[in-house]
Amino acid sequence: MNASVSNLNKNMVSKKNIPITIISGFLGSGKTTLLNHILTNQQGIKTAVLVNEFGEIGIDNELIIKTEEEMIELSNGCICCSINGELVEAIEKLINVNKKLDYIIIETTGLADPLPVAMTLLGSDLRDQTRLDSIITLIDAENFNDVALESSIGRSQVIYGDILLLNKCDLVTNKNIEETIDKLKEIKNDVRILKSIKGNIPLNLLLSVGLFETDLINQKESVHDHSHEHKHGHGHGHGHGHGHSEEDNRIEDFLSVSFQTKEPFSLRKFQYFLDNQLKSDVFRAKGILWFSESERRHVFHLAGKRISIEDSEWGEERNNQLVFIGKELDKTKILSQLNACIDK
Ligand SMILES: Nc1nc2c(ncn2[C@@H]2O[C@H](COP(=O)(O)OP(=O)(O)OP(=O)(O)O)[C@@H](O)[C@H]2O)c(=O)[nH]1
Repeated sequence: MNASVSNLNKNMVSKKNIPITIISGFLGSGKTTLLNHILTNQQGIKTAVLVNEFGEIGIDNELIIKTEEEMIELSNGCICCSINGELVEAIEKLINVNKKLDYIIIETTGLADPLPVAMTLLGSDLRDQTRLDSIITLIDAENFNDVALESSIGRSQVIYGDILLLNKCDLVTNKNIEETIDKLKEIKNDVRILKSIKGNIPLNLLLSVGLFETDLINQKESVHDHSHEHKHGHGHGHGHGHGHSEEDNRIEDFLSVSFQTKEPFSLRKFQYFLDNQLKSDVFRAKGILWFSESERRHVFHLAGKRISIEDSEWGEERNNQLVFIGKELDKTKILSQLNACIDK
């Protein structure tokens, strides 16, 4: 980050209340990638990060770059309905313990509606100490299709995003980009859209932009309730239910399946799993992989149809951790197929 951007940010966060940015966006759209971009470039600004994930095991704490910044994982529930109390408590604690805190970033799950998160912040005592700066919604330019659009959460993320970051522009043509922008404008007419590759955007366009308008919240709230009544007719809590069942890790029609083992996989067997057994109904997967043939730690991502495996160094402990998210997943079958990948 250049000096002027850094100064600009510093000046803008010197206001009394600590700014909060909510990073939203559908499964695999690039939220963690953007967060890493921010943490790498946000020099001199003391930032705390809160991360919420869908799935029994949290992979993101393994994927977010290690910095001196405080990172809190909000687990055991969905940030937009069941654990909003935990969110408020965590932020209060952060502010009380760290008097020098400049900025707070919340990364929601890909299946969270950002509005109830905003409402939670504004409806609590945090109102006096914090300021909701903006909701940034990542859009996956390659995978912004019917799956995201059919889900009311995907639409809410677009509607309530103060900035839409059209990400993964390297994977599509200019024509595709224009088509996606048209679709987004159909959902939200006067929207601010930025294009990016790997979330790489100057930070002064994203942070301390003061785009969230608290005065509009009542208006937004009534629009939101209205749409939910029509789609589900079953709001809960603040009236923001989204078909969520924690017992079986299901949100709307999406189910998550988590797997972990302290034994290494056979590379050949895992390759067979990817080529022949992994079903197209898996919309998103991510994990840390350990193969007996390799000394490296492999980070695995599947977003839409695209698979990537990158390698890095192991820390102290080696293991395999994977999360699969999709509609109509056969949990028993996936777990048994993954068990069969273990090198025995
Ligand atoms: N080619 C390309 N890949 C990207 C870009 N942004 C992110 N990715 C890749 O997309 C995959 C998903 O990115 P994440 O940042 O983990 O997405 P996320 O939104 O945090 O995912 P969830 O929290 O699981 O919903 C990873 O393999 C990233 O490296 C981009 O602009 N271009």
